[in-house]
Amino acid sequence: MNEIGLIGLAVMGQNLALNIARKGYSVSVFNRTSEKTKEFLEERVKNEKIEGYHDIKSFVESLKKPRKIILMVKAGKPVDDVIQELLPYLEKGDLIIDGGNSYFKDTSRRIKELKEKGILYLGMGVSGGEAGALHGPSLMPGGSIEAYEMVKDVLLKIAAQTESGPCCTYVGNDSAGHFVKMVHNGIEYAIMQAISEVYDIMRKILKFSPEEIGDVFERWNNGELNSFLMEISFKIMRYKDEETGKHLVDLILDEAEQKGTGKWTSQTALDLGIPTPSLSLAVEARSLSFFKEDRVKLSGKVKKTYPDVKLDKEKVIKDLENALLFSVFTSFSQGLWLIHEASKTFEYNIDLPEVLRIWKGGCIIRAKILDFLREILNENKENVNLLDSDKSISFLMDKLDSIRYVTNLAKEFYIPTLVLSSSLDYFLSMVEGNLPANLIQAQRDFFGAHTYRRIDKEGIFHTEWEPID
Ligand SMILES: NC(=O)C1=CN([C@@H]2O[C@H](COP(=O)(O)OP(=O)(O)OC[C@H]3O[C@@H](n4cnc5c(N)ncnc54)[C@H](OP(=O)(O)O)[C@@H]3O)[C@@H](O)[C@H]2O)C=CC1
Ligand SMILES: O=C(CO)[C@H](O)[C@H](O)COP(=O)(O)O
Repeated sequence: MNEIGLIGLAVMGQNLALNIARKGYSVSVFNRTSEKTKEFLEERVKNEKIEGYHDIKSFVESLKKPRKIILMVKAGKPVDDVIQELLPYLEKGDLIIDGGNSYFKDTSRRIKELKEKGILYLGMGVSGGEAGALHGPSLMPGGSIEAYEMVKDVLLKIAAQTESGPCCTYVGNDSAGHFVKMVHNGIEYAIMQAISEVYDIMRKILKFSPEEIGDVFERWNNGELNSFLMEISFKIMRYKDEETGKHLVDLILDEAEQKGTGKWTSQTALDLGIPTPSLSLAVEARSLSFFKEDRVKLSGKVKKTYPDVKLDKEKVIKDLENALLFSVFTSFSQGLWLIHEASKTFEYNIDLPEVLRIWKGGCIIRAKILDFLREILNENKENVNLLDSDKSISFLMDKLDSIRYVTNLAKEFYIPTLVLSSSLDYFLSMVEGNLPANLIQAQRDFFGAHTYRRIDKEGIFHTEWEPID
């Protein structure tokens, strides 16, 4: 009898199964396409106690009761399909853990449906890609605490380990785990886009080669910007295509794909009324990139006259580093604010500093700055977007001139900077006591009698701006 079951042997499932087995647990695995199970056992399993099964019934029967089954299958309908296949063989008290990038509302529904059948369910965000899954991911489990207790020991052991503890915690009730993973991905999109914008400025304005950009990224990675995304970016810059000998990054088509988590983050932020412009514009940037044919056609129609300026390259690089730090900080600020609001609305009961702690290792958005963000939040847990602190303001004000300069420079060279600019605008909006929303209210009242409030007296007002007859 094996201790853990795992279904779905693609990139994540294979590596997670190996990770679990290497921590001393016996694992049963199953994959819809049997051939993959065979290949996995033959090619990757060495001394680990992993057994493959080719039908669901014998897979379930191979597990100790109460059964603990991790799903690492494609998000969406496949998760429901697998649950339906499992149900005839499960018993009350068994536990299913969905480790995929499931939409949090699907997870809430599944928790409810399975609870009625006596089956426990955890929605667990997993971050770290294939290397993380193998060597220690960041795990974000949510659902009932009773379900978490059943697998807590395993999860704490397989998660990435840092000086602040294992990168796994009980995130909260219901779909809290998948909600936090969704926002993690929203932040991931924003940071990836901000790095790409900085790269664009270096290659198009400073005329740096990928090799030179790699050197700058590596230098940054040794400082405040130290992070997984910075590290992979400098490695990408140096990577040569075996076939052509050219830098591979220059040969990759500039159409960024997306599987949905970033879009869901923005949609949810709009639903909850929390401003996340940098996260949303990162999604927009990916969508814009997809119109390659139109972009190429239109680029031939626009005459671009570039300014004749002599730039101090070292200064520009420093400004770019500051701009990126500014954008990373504000992206986390927006994401945390959204998690806080969701925690209130959906009664998740999420501990934000704990979320920052479990993002410190294993995951795609792990970064040195997380310690600083956690310090700010620990000083005042009500400061959910991190902005209401002298430390934050001084950190951002230090970099304000840089991000202003960089975004202006980019515009002079016709370079879009959706995330960098929106990070700046987010901050400027948040520190502006007098926005032009008064005019919007007046316009709404003018055309739709929507009413407005005044600054000089209490109440709700409507004005007949002009006669309508
Ligand atoms: N790749 C990554 O970096 C990360 C992925 N994730 C998430 O983890 C999950 C697994 O990701 P990944 O390993 O990339 O694999 P994929 O998302 O590509 O999913 C492939 C797996 O899903 C199975 N599958 C697809 N449809 C069905 C179905 N209808 N019934 C049963 N099984 C089905 C496939 O089986 P078959 O072989 O038969 O096709 C295969 O095992 C996803 O939710 C993903 O979003 C999370 C973090 C990082
Ligand atoms: O969850 C992940 C990383 O954290 C997955 O790699 C996910 O697929 C990334 O999202 P997208 O494919 O939309 O870029």
